[in-house]
Amino acid sequence: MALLLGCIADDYTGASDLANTLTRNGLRTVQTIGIPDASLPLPDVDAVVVSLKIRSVVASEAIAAALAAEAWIRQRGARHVLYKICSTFDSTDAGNIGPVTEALVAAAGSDIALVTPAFPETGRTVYRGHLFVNGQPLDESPLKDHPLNPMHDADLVRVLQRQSKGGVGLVDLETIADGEAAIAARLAALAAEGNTAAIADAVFERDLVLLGSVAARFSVSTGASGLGLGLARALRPADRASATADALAPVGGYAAVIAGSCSRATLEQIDRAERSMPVLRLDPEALIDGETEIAKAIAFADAHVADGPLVIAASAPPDAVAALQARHGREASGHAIERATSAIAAALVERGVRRLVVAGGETSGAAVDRLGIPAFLIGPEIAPGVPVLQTVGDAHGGLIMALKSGNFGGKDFFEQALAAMR
Ligand SMILES: Nc1ncnc2c1ncn2[C@@H]1O[C@H](COP(=O)(O)OP(=O)(O)OP(=O)(O)O)[C@@H](O)[C@H]1O
Ligand SMILES: O=C(O)[C@@H](O)C(=O)CO
Repeated sequence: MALLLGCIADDYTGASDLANTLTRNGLRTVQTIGIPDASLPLPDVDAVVVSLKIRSVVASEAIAAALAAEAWIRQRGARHVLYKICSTFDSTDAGNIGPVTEALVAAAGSDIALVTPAFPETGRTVYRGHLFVNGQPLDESPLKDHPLNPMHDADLVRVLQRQSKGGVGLVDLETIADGEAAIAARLAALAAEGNTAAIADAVFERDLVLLGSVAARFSVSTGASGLGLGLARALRPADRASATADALAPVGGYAAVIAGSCSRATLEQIDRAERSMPVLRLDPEALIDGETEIAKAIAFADAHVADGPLVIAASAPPDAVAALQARHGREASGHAIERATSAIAAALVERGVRRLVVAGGETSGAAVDRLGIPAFLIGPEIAPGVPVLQTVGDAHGGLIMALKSGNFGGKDFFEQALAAMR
């Protein structure tokens, strides 16, 4: 069957967040890691989320990967492609939200894309083009200290303009309140003025429902799960007003959490987990230096994993992250730690871990690649934006995983996730 919606996600946790939203809003969805091999047995679905790892790579590489995914998706009949970005607009002046959006718009022969990272369920709202995270302007929120993409400007029209060749306009909340025809007219006017993107305000779910209906008439849009909700409502078959994810077959085995996110939410979750399970806090400097710290993590797992879930974390607070980056460079330290956390994830699976939570987008991407997982089925939601996942076609006999975006989940997220993963 032709796809009703094709999505390209700029990281793997964001992809599972979107796949969760699409599933809960009536589209049967599968998450693939990259463009799937033709031999991979995928279920019959309405939507595919192709997960890429292009949030923090050079723009030309991100564009090439996104265009390849777009071509694959269009061959499967999808008339609309959603480029899934982070609800906190993680990017730099070099990209990649602007360059990828413009490349997708051009590839589709379209003229403009509606862009909104709003996701009210997780506290992300956009008003007058300014992004608020749990009520705080983006540049005053914990995202100002993000290890890879520190966000210092809440005005998304300005942020996206710095990354774009064409103009960037605004569809404001008043226009959205006037309904679909007003939104469509505003987009047409912005396109006629030479804009290639339009940031759309959205504060409530109803705004995203209207935006989704209008966006679905175009070939490409860019946004977070909130826009996914709007598109799913617009595109789902009439008899599927709501849907719940399928229950996933239990896998048993040991359980563990690997954390590489340094977000405030993840740091609080690690603190909280200390009350109920063994937690190893790795020494980031030693992780960069070599194998000894990885061996320490594996010895820790050997000592505890048979007794119940455990947590292994590289995560550190902003001052410690800044100090490490000053010594080793931002990208070099991030990548070295991702290599280490993914090696630890692989060692845990070799030791019989079958239920694995990974916290952090880049951290999850590195771990999923290292484990060679080609795709995920979407299970029940653990917390907004985080579903239980079941691997498809991997060499480990099937794993149950959760890929937690750094900022998602309440303080007891790890306990909650492990209870939901059987
Ligand atoms: N102690 C540390 N010092 C410096 N960098 C670290 C440390 N621990 C982890 N990192 C790096 O910080 C980055 C965290 O990014 P990641 O995407 O995993 O988390 P996040 O940004 O909080 O999550 P998301 O992208 O889902 O919002 C990774 O590159 C990770 O390797
Ligand atoms: O949209 C979000 O906030 C998440 O899905 C994500 O992409 C964080 O990496």
